[in-house]
Amino acid sequence: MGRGKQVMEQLSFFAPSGQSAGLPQDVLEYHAGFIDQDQSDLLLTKLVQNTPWQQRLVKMYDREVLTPRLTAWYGDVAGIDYGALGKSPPMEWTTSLLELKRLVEPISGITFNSVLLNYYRNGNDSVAWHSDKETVMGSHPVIASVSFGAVRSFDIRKKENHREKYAVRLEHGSLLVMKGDLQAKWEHRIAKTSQHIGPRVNLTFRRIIHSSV
Ligand SMILES: O=C(O)CCC(=O)C(=O)O
Ligand SMILES: [Fe+2]
Repeated sequence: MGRGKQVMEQLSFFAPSGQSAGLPQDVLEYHAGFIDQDQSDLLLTKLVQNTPWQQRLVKMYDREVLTPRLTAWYGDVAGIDYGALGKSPPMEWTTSLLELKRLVEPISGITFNSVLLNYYRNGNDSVAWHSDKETVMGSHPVIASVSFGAVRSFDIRKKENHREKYAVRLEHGSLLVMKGDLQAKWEHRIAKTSQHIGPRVNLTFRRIIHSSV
């Protein structure tokens, strides 16, 4: 085993290739090759270059730290009181993002009103264990996650038993639908990796629930 591989296995407890056996189908649906290779290559380049990426500050206990990745947020601007949700309004949909939204909606079974973009510049960028906010999306949201670029491991673990864990390798052009109990009962993350990998862009389409404004 090469040294790089050994280090990698210390960072992520899953094998670097292949999906975990017995992945819980009631909370995750994986579709490889959802967007074809040429289109995926094009979208990766376009999204990296044309998105006004930001590195946000988040509160960690009593400190403020920069997120270890870049983000951008797009969505419906009319009809949602973002102030009441404690958020600033998203950017207006672009043509490419609306096209992707139209593709993922039928397979997800719902209409989305926003998308969060994450840009992982290299293996050192990551997102820590979390589940996505229940308050603004309901406790059992459906989230459609499209990935372009470097393959990263999407790890999940049960909140009540961290030893119950699985991983999905999110490939270029893939779609992962998160549903059911995933946000209520599980946490997920993208771990850092010491492998020399290129950039990855991930888009999570969401439906923000809002009371009438
Ligand atoms: O990059 C990913 O695949 C996951 C991103 C994520 O969990 C999030 O934005 O909430
Ligand atoms: Fe998430």
